[in-house]
Amino acid sequence: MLFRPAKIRTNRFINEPLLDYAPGSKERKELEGVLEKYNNQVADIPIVVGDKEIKDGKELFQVSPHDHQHKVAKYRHASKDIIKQAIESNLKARKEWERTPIEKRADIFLKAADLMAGKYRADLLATTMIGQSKNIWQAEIDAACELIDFLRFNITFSRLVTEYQPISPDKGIKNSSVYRGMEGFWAAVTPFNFTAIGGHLPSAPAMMGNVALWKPSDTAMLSNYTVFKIYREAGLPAGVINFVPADGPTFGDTVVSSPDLAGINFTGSVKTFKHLWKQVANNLDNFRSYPRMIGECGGKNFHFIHPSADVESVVNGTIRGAFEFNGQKCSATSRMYVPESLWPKIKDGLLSIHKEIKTGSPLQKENFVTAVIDDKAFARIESYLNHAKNSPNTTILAGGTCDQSEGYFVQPTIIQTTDPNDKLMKEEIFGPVLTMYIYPDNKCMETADLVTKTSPFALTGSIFVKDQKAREVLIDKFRENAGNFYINDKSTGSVVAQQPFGGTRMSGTNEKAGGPHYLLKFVSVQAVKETSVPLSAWKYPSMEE
Ligand SMILES: NC(=O)c1ccc[n+]([C@@H]2O[C@H](COP(=O)([O-])OP(=O)(O)OC[C@H]3O[C@@H](n4cnc5c(N)ncnc54)[C@H](O)[C@@H]3O)[C@@H](O)[C@H]2O)c1
Ligand SMILES: N[C@@H](CCC=O)C(=O)O
Repeated sequence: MLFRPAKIRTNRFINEPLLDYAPGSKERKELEGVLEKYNNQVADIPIVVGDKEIKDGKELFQVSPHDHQHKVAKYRHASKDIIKQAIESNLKARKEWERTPIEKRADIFLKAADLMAGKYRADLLATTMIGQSKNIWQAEIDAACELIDFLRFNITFSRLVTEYQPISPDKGIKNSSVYRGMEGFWAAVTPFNFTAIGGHLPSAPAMMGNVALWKPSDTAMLSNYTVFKIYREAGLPAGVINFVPADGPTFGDTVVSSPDLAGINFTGSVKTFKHLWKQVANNLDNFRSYPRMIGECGGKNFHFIHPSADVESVVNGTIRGAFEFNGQKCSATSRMYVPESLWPKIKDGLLSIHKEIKTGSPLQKENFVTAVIDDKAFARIESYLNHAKNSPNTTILAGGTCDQSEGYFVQPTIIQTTDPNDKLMKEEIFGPVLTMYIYPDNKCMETADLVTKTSPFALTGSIFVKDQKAREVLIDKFRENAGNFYINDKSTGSVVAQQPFGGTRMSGTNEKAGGPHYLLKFVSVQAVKETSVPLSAWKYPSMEE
């Protein structure tokens, strides 16, 4: 039979509940034991091609961002030759995997999700805490709950996107759609900041019958390898996903020179995505099919405060939005527009919470802000702090210092600018730096217009407003400025299946990860028409005597 509808129940899942990790709780004790294990070892991470574990090449190290003398993991970069072997291995695995019924593929990822929710939850948290410097709560949201949700809800979504069958109004003709994986292989290029995104980018195409090369980020190696091993333990056949740590440009150059590239599933910076897209465009004549490009990139996310806003929501939402995970979220709040009338109260609120925020190791429960990912991120953020210190238009209201003697620590920083077009209001900083512009209340709508034109991004944005008429006007004004738009809530914290995620303009191709439409990108539909009555005439009725 050409088409057999998938027998997957929809709506059977709920979002994975967060555990509390209260001191003395069962999960806290287990996590502490696992943290100790990883703190006392340097994991040795291989390149995995099919069933082969490869440890060739120069040894490189992932370090703890909050303690950069602490080596967390040893790994090597795959050479061009090994990347080519990985592509061959993908292509060898493809035929059988693509023809495996979708329920069977789904069962493997469901098992992986269950292993993540139970047996390996503490491992996922510990490797994300030590390797990427997330505190317990942030690691629980990312490495456990979000990844588990991606895997489980993609099962539901795979059913939704493959259930349409065409109509067959003519007797003797059966029309059907066959939902195929794509020819060739996908390259999944993943960022450091979410373990969940690392695990999602290769698994989503695989769920839909594709094969993928997973190039993890050097600074998320340990957590990402932990995820990969869980996929294999759950029954993912060798070669369906190959784990290929590599130098970015070497990886990019090698995959785009293969005629079998089916697509690139990328999350990371605009610069890298544009580079990859240009490389694909330059190689168009060499590909068997047109590679599909998915890019989820950066943002310059705003909080726009209307004079009718609830000040407490603004203050709490902004602290969370700007400083959770040190502003290293694509959705982090990094520019804010406040009316003069509310500024004294909002300023007091922000500055008094700022005094309470502690910065330090993610392993100590009191620390809300931890270390930024590496020396390059530290230098980039420091250069923005220096700009704020030296510019006549800006005043640092809180924070503004940084120190990399032990770990890459940047104090959460609040800046006020009198120039709404200052680079602090335009460029992605990807650190704990929030800049605000105070506007006269009678220039509210003009200021909103300015927000829409200030930056090339359109990822997330929030309005805080109680006045209903103003609410409608602002919703309309910001229609094109945020792929994820919030009303009276912070600009971060999207949840799988609740707020499918992605931005437009330079923020990305907006495929909406965590929603059903995302999976369509990995499907190549074959339309089949089968006729069961003999074809008895060639003339049109109009030609008959
Ligand atoms: N929109 C979203 O959903 C989303 C989510 C998370 C992060 N981000 C964005 O990601 C960025 C931070 O992540 P990052 O610092 O890891 O980004 P990055 O662009 O530096 O790296 C992303 C990945 O690309 C690889 N890479 C670098 N050069 C390459 C090349 N020439 N060819 C192939 N691969 C190459 C890196 O090794 C890494 O694995 C921020 O801009 C952030 O906003 C976006
Ligand atoms: N899902 C995340 C964004 C991921 C980007 O880094 C959020 O909405 O906070």
